[in-house]
Amino acid sequence: MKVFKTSQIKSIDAFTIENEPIESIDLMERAATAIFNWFRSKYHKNRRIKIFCGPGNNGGDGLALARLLINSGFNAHCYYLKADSYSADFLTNLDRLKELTPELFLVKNQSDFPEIHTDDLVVDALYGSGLSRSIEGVAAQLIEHINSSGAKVIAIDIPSGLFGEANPVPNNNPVVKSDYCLSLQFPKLAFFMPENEQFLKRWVVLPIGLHAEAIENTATPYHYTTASSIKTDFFQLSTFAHKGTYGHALVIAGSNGMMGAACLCAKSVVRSGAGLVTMHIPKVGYTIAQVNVPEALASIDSCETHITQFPELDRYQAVCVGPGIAQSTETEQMLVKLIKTSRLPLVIDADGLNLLSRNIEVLNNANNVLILTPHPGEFDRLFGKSQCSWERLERAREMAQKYGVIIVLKGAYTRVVLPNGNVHFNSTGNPGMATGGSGDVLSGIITGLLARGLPPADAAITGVYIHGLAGDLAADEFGQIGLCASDIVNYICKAFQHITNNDE
Ligand SMILES: NC(=O)C1=CN([C@@H]2O[C@H](COP(=O)(O)OP(=O)(O)OC[C@H]3O[C@@H](n4cnc5c(N)ncnc54)[C@H](OP(=O)(O)O)[C@@H]3O)[C@@H](O)[C@H]2O)[C@H](O)CC1
Ligand SMILES: [K+]
Repeated sequence: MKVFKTSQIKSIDAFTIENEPIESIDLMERAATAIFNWFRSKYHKNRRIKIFCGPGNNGGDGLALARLLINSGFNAHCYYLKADSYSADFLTNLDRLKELTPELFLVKNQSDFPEIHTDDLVVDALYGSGLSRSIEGVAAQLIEHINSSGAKVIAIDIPSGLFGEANPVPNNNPVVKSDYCLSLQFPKLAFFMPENEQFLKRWVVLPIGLHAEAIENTATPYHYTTASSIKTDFFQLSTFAHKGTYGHALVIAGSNGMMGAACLCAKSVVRSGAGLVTMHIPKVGYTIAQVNVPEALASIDSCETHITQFPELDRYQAVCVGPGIAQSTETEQMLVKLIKTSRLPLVIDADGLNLLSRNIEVLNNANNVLILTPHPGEFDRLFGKSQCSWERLERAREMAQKYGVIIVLKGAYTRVVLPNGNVHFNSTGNPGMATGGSGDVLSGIITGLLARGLPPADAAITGVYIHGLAGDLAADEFGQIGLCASDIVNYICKAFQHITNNDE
């Protein structure tokens, strides 16, 4: 799914009105109906609902919703801000609502604020994508009143006060803290930034039928990976497959005391359907690897405790380097040589990234697409400190283009940033996956997909999706608290089954 800036959504909106064609007031009615249907499916009619409307079309959505709710017997009351001017569709909906109910309140100052009970439902329709500056005055006081009420808050389109893209960090502006945000047609980029979690606990996208041609023709670097984005044809297995059909991956991983990372990574390669996997490990890891990953072949380094060399690369289709390799100088030299020599797709993770940060310019000597899988701390070590996640994302886009690499920036909504500057936010995964070893599993999955022959960009996007889905399926079984990396490994197969079954 494409994700647009709010200015682009406005243009898509205008194109829809002109070319569907549909009157703008009818498009608003469509949005309000989608919101109403969501309410109807979730809440009982007895629930007291207080709807707060601003002067623009976001407020217009709120007025139209109030009419639909009241018409269906819901206990809804509407409050609207005094303003110098109102949008045309706001005024039309104000008239329509006035015909239905006298219970419509103008809010001029604080004394007009209604009491909000903790069991009320509050609808925030103050400001939407037309927010042009920080909110002040009575509207700011109203936001404070809503936020301190303890009631459940449902924001229409975007929590009022939050900008669609970049926001100040820390954000000391008045912003509604919502429990749900009902986002029209597309998520907003701000939803993917961890700093904004306090303003929207959950969000859902409600389609409102904006014009497909406008969506298709409006360029954006931002995308959201959902089940329908995953290309599943690739995963149909051949009846005549043998272990050579689905590639051979090399995992260069482990050191004294960190063989677990190597094993989790190699196991995940196996679980991702690669035909063969070889683990290149220091001598100390030989028995550990053979016992824990019996499916893997072993290539033993001449060094007892850490990795100093890598084997001939001719037999492999993909390489992963980094999990548990520690940070000795010899390992660093091995990594630099590997990047300069290898013509294979190469995944670099964990300590591999820390070693790379001391040799960043070697990226200019790479012969094939590299996939780097940093968490924000590793990313900052590689490419410099960012003040906030929006800045970090834009820097990742810049660096991916500069060095021609794929950057998998890990966290909630893991971002896969491609060498052309495109970003794919991931939709799967849960906080239970923030646990040691989870990253080793991810690098293993991506490596497995590369070995099977998936092109690097698809391997990164699909690998991140599968990793999150395996974590979600594991959490369905065990819960999120205490989830461990091995649980994720054990659900990789199920995750593949899930995406391929969806296609039938
Ligand atoms: N395409 C869609 O998805 C649809 C969206 N709809 C809804 O429309 C809003 C966007 O409506 P818009 O009228 O453009 O914008 P707002 O409702 O957010 O508000 C604009 C008015 O508010 C004033 N404003 C802006 N910021 C502030 C502020 N900080 N303090 C006070 N006033 C402010 C602004 O005044 P300006 O001086 O900036 O011009 C406007 O008067 C979208 O979010 C959806 O909810 C449609 O209903 C359906 C299609
Ligand atoms: K809003």
